[in-house]
Amino acid sequence: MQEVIRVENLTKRYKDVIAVDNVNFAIQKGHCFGLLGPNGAGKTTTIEIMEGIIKATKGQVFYYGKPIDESMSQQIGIQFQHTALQDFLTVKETLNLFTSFYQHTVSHEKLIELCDLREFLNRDNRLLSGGQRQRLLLALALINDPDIVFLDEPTTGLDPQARRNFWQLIKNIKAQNKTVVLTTHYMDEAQQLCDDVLIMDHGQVIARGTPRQLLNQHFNEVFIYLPVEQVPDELCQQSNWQVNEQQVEITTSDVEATIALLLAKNVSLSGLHVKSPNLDDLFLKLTGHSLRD
Ligand SMILES: Nc1ncnc2c1ncn2[C@@H]1O[C@H](COP(=O)(O)OP(=O)(O)OP(=O)(O)O)[C@@H](O)[C@H]1O
Repeated sequence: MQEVIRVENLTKRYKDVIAVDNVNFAIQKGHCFGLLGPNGAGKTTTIEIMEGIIKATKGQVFYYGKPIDESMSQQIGIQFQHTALQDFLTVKETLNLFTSFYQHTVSHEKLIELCDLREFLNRDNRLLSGGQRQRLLLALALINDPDIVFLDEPTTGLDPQARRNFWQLIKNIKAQNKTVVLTTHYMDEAQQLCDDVLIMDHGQVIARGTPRQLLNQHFNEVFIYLPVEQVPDELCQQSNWQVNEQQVEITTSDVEATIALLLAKNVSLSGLHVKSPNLDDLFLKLTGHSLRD
């Protein structure tokens, strides 16, 4: 597998804040690479250094083995924030405008198809819904046919249906053998899309691997949930039983033994459900606080 990007000893310091603290990783061609972490973890700073937008205090980024330089801007795709969209221009006119910025571009027809823009091509940018705007911004990031696309929190603020639609677009882009670098604080998004993830907190890498590897490495338990009113207090005293709002959460590596205990104590199993740990649970385990704190 070919390495597209290598980040070595990356550090970014702002006066009294170390936004990125000696971070190292590599990204393989065709992968969706997820930079995950809570607000202020250092994701945007890392991605902006990789895009060549800001300079590192220390360390280097290599693109196909060479240190990044200005020529890279013609070869990569960056999904900008919606403030990059000009008022009073239609979607079609916006595509024309951005096409003029690059030497090599893909056909609009292909972009319209890939990003599903046809139904609002003649609409003013100001009238687009959140999901439509993100689709247009994605098309603009692909206009120069980049082989690596950077998406910084692309689905923040979208409703669940628009998020899912956007995920499908990212899968379509990956199917074209493009590499996607994605920052997100939605762990379900990372689990759906990413081949490889790097979890950051306070500027440092706290975990790195495929979502499956990370979960296998850190958990051999599942969670069992039961409505709290069904469970006698004496059972809730055990260390791996926790009362959260209306539910009792039992962390166990032996589902059968736990169910047998519940049945032996005549606890009703109605409403019981079992959940495997996800990346949110991993983050909580690694840092002691949840992602949305
Ligand atoms: N220009 C700047 N000047 C000073 N401090 C900054 C600057 N940019 C970022 N920081 C600080 O660096 C740290 C990392 O910020 P960064 O935006 O990279 O985090 P993030 O993980 O992308 O967070 P979010 O999800 O909120 O965008 C934060 O403490 C932030 O306040």
